This record gives sequence, C-alpha cells and structure tokens, in this order.
Amino acid sequence: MHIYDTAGQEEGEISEAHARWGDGFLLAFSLIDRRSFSAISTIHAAVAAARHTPNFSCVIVANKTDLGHLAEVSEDEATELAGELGASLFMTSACDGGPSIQAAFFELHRDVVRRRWSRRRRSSAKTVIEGFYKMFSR
Ligand SMILES: Nc1nc2c(ncn2[C@@H]2O[C@H](COP(=O)(O)OP(=O)(O)OP(=O)(O)O)[C@@H](O)[C@H]2O)c(=O)[nH]1
Repeated sequence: MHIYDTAGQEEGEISEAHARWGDGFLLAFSLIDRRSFSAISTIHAAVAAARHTPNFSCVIVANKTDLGHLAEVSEDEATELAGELGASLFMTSACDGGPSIQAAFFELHRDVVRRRWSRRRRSSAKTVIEGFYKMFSR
C-alpha cells in the first residue's frame, strides 16, 4: 500500500494527477480549525471532478477530539458532512495511541478492496454474457 500525504498544500488544493492516482481518500480535518473542515467539501469536489464521479472510496477523519474545549466544529456537523459525501466518519485523536486512526485506514482499505472485487465481478459477468451471446448468435 502506498500512502501519499498532501502535506503542506494549500487547503482545498489537490492535483488532478493525485486525485486520479489514489484508490482511496482519507480526508482529514482538525476539529479546532473550521477552515480545515470547510476544505473537505472542496477537496471532495476536486477529486470527484478529476475522477468524473462522486462515487469513490473515501473516509472522513475529524481529528483532535482531545481538544474539545477548543472545538470549532461539532460532531453533528461532521456527521452531517460525512452523510452528504456518502463517507464513513472517524472521530480521532493522534494523542490516544491511534486506534481510531487505525480504524479509519482499515475501513478505507476494506472499501477499496470491496469496490475492486465488485468491479471484477461485474466485468467477468459481462464477459460470460458476451460469450453466451456470441455462441447463440452464430
Ligand atoms: N492535541 C492534538 N494535537 C495534534 C493532533 N494531531 C496532530 N496534532 C498536532 O497538530 C500539529 C499539526 O500536525 P501535522 O501532522 O503537521 O498536521 P498536517 O495537517 O499534516 O499539517 P501539514 O503538514 O501542514 O499538512 C502538530 O503540532 C501535531 O502534533 C491531535 O489529535 N491532538
């Protein structure tokens, strides 16, 4: 597995090449930074535009749950956004030893694999149907 971190890029900025290259997207924001929350929709839209579909493997990570007293974004808002984007939401903190972050990566990987198998099944079913069609149309 290759993980590409878009570290240091302007919020909301993602290159088209990266958007096409990825099989799955873990979109993370900080619960204590509303701007990072707003950037999630922008990034999701940019990936959807580059891939010509809003239907791609994606999980939303709401990080810094340990800093609740500084929160600028509520869990309800995060849940609503994840629902709108059709993605699972993970409330995480890098300070808790990382089980919630691990769970986000596992879920993303599971979804990537599930989609890959479902594409393969569709394509082999299509091949069988085309085979039958050729046999009986001779
Ligand atoms: N309290 C707390 N601090 C965190 C948490 N996650 C990251 N940090 C801190 O937040 C700061 C920024 O973390 P980074 O991992 O550099 O964030 P980033 O989004 O990758 O930043 P860029 O490299 O600019 O894209 C660092 O000081 C981290 O230690 C968290 O869950 N809780």
